[in-house]
Amino acid sequence: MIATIDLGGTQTKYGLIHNGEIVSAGQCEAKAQGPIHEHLNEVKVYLEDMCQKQDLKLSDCRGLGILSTGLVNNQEMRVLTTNGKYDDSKEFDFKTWAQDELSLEVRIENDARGALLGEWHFGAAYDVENAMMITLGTGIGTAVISEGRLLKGSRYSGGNLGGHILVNSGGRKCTCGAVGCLEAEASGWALPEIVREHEFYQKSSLRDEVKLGFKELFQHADQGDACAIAVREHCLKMWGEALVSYIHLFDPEKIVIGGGVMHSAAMILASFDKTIKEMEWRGGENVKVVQAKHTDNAGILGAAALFQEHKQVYAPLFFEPVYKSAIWGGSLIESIGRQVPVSDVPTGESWEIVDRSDEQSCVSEGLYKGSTLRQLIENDPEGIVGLGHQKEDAFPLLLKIIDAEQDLSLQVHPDEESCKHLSDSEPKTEMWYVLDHQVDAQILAGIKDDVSQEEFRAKIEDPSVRELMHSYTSEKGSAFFIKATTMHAIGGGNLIYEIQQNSNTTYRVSDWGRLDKDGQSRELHVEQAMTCLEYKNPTDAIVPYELSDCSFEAQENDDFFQVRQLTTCQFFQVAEFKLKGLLNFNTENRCFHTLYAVDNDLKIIHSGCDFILNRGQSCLIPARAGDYQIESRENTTFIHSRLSPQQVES
Ligand SMILES: O=P(O)(O)OC[C@H]1O[C@@H](O)[C@@H](O)[C@@H](O)[C@@H]1O
Repeated sequence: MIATIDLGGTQTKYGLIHNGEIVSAGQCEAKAQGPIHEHLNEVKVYLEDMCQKQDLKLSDCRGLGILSTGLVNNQEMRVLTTNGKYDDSKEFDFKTWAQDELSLEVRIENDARGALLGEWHFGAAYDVENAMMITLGTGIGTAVISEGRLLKGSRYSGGNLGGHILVNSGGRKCTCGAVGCLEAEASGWALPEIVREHEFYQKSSLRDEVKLGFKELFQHADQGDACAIAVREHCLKMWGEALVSYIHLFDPEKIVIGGGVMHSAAMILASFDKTIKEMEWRGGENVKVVQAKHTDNAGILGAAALFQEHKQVYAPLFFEPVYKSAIWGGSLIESIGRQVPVSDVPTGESWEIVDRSDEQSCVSEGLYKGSTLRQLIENDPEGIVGLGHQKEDAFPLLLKIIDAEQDLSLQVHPDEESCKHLSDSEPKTEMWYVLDHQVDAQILAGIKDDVSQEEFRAKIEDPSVRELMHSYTSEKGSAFFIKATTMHAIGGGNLIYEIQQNSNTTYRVSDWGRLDKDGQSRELHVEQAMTCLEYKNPTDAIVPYELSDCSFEAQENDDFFQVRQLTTCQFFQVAEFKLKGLLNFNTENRCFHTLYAVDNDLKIIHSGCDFILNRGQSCLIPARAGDYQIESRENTTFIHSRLSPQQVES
């Protein structure tokens, strides 16, 4: 839990933030003309009350994040300029105060930077590394994140003084001493004077307003008042032109606009878009101007983010599928909305999550777009994979969709023990979940009990060898656990989700006499297969699962969920969930989770942000994601996998 205070010109906001979520928030009058310590002591009491309601002491918090107006030295935790607000705060020692009065570590930053951090970690700028924030309010605050870092500059003013760029030479006098600054031309404090000095003011309906803010200005302009329309146009022009300069200076991907004026967001954003298209050097190509997500609370969220060393990096990860051709492949996968590459040999597999030396999943969206899973793991092995994971070790699972139009080979995979006797082999226990199938599609798994080793070997080259195998008719949602060393084949007409150890070792004993388009047969590996084959694998090496294994829990209204544990082997735990409503999950910072949405889209909520997992899509929840929720309006089935507890502990 982190306590936060966002000191404003008129209102101070404060709150308790946990994992990017607001646990409690409040606000009080800022009293910015008075001494800073009196105000902080007052807010301290409110925070203590808040903590008490959470059964906490304020000193139990991880720290206190403070945002202040003016420039801030965030190394020494000092306010450098005040501009008429809490004038004594330049001399105030925030660090000692927080230590003595609250027994807390304090971190302090400028308020616009704080708001940008809030939007970057948890809001509208979440998905970019080059972002700018502009708060259009009483004053105009700006802040910049460039290549993933807050721009600070040599005197802590980098990117912070965008309210004081010159937009109108010979224009109005600013509080900073210059003339024609953006703040002097189009800010809340300057507005009353601008309006009153306007040539149409005497006939304006704005004369009836006691308070003259942007809200009133926009309202009167909407009602057709000529003075309000003219001043609004002036402000939009000044802001828009300033944006063009910011884009030229900082080259952001996203500009987030916050502040009171965003009550009229649609028309403001449209106007900015137009100005940027007209005036920016490259016509605003790839620059998005968006409204702040946390209109009221970006500051307290950002103040908490001062305690995060990195941007919230543990959001769900979505990857580009890696498609693999296979002689037995088909087009069933198109039924789940996939467009597979066109080639001579059909697509047989989509590798959904893979970290192998010859194949990598690549992040498809968000902050890490374009990074490979390997790069993410090398940067942060425990954060992505889980406790004890070493950066040189591969991601332990490989997740695939298998699109079998024809039968796959009859085959076996080695276990750890047999790998010791085989060169270049990796152990592979796997499990399958049937997503879809054609009529009478079959799964062959395990050699029948009364078949002798000799009999099996003698028939290997004959397609009738299938009669020596246990066979199961596929059903949607049926699942098969295939322990390494078990003879098996996926029959034609199956679309399967596969969770397996990260391995690519398959020993084929028969490919059913099949030839490719050049008349070639695929390589068989009978000797290796015989080295690892377990003739009499017990049936729990296969296990088709029954729906009766479900646990069921009704929730409020007609929400419900149902969970079916599909596999709990030493390598992975896989469960099928059926959900309507909201369900909480937690990685406990120990081990990643993976998700696959079977029949509908799902919403994943993490750190105050929403992510959509489309039907037929997989994602990886990093180990350090902590709490997350899955929400579904329709009754939706999804597959949830993780490592087994033994594997995390070992
Ligand atoms: O050797 P083929 O027939 O291409 O089958 C190979 C495939 O077998 C399946 O049972 C799974 O183990 C897949 O992960 C594997 O890629």
